Amino acid sequence: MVQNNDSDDILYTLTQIFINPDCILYRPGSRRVCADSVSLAGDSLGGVTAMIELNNLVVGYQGKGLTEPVSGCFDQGSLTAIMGENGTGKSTLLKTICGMLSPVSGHVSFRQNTQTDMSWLPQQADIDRSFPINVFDVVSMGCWPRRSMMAALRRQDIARVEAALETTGISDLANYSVNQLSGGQFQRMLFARLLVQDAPVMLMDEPFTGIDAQTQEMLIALIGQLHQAGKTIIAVLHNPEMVHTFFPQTLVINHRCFHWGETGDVLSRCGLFQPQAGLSLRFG
Ligand SMILES: Nc1ncnc2c1ncn2[C@@H]1O[C@H](COP(=O)(O)OP(=O)(O)OP(=O)(O)O)[C@@H](O)[C@H]1O
Repeated sequence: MVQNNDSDDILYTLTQIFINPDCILYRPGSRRVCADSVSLAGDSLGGVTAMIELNNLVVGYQGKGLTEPVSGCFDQGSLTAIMGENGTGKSTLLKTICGMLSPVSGHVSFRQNTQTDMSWLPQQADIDRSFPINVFDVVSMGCWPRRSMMAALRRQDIARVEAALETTGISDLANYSVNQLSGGQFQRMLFARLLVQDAPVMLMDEPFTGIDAQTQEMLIALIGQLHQAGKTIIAVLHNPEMVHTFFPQTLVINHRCFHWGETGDVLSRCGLFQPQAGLSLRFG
C-alpha cells in the first residue's frame, strides 16, 4: 500500500466525520487504497479512447473474489449501465473502479489524471443523514477537489453551487438540513454536487431508487445532457426498460460472469428485455 499525503488524510477523515465515508465527497482512486491501479500508457485502444480499462479484474472482500475475472474498457464519453441480481457485486465493482476498494486480483487502469478526478453518487441506503449539514454546504463540497476544503468559497464557486441548485430544482431548499429532505430531494442534492464537481468520470450507484417519476425523468434528462457534454458515466440500475431506452452500453453481472457490450445485445442475450415482445424482467 502506498502512503497517503497529509492533505488526503485530512480530507478522508473529515469526509468520514461529515457523512458516511463513501458518500458525499471522496476523491476516488486516491493512492491510499488504489495500490493496484495503474495509468494507461496510451490514449487510444482500438480507435476509441479508453477512459478506464479493467484487466482480469476480480472484485470482492478480504481477498475473496465475488466475480470471475473481467477485462474490457469504458470508453471516454461512454454511458454504461451495470445490471445484475442483488448481491452479485455491482456496487463492489463501482467501489473498486473508483479506488475505495482494492482489487482482489487484476488491475483497474485509468487514462492519465482520471484517477483523481471522478465523482461518486452513492446508494441512498449508504448515507447517514443525521449529520447536521445543510443542502448548500453539501453541494458546495463538489468544489473541494479543485480547491482546498479549508478555503473560503470564491464568488465563482458560489455561482456554480447556485446554478447546480437551480438546475436540479432545489434552490428553495438550500438552507434545509439534509435530514429534512425527502428521498427525491436528497437525490437531487447529490446530483447537484455532481454537477458542481464536474468530473470527467461519474459513477452512480442506483441513482433512481425511491424517487418519483417526475424526479426520475428530470435526472435521466440530466444524465443525457452530461453524456452529450462528453462525460464518461457508469451507473448501477435495476430497470431494463430504462437501460434499454437511455444507456447505449451495458455490463451485466450474472452468476459471477460478465456480459458486456451494446445494450440491446446484452439484454437480449441475458433474457432481460425483448422490446418487440414487451417482455422485461426487473432485477432487485
Ligand atoms: N464490506 C463488506 N464486506 C464483506 N462482504 C461485503 C461487504 N459489502 C458487501 N459485501 C457482500 O458482497 C456481495 C456483493 O455486494 P454488492 O453490494 O456489491 O452487491 P450488489 O450487486 O450491488 O447488490 P444490490 O443489487 O443488492 O445493491 C454481497 O454478498 C454482500 O453481502
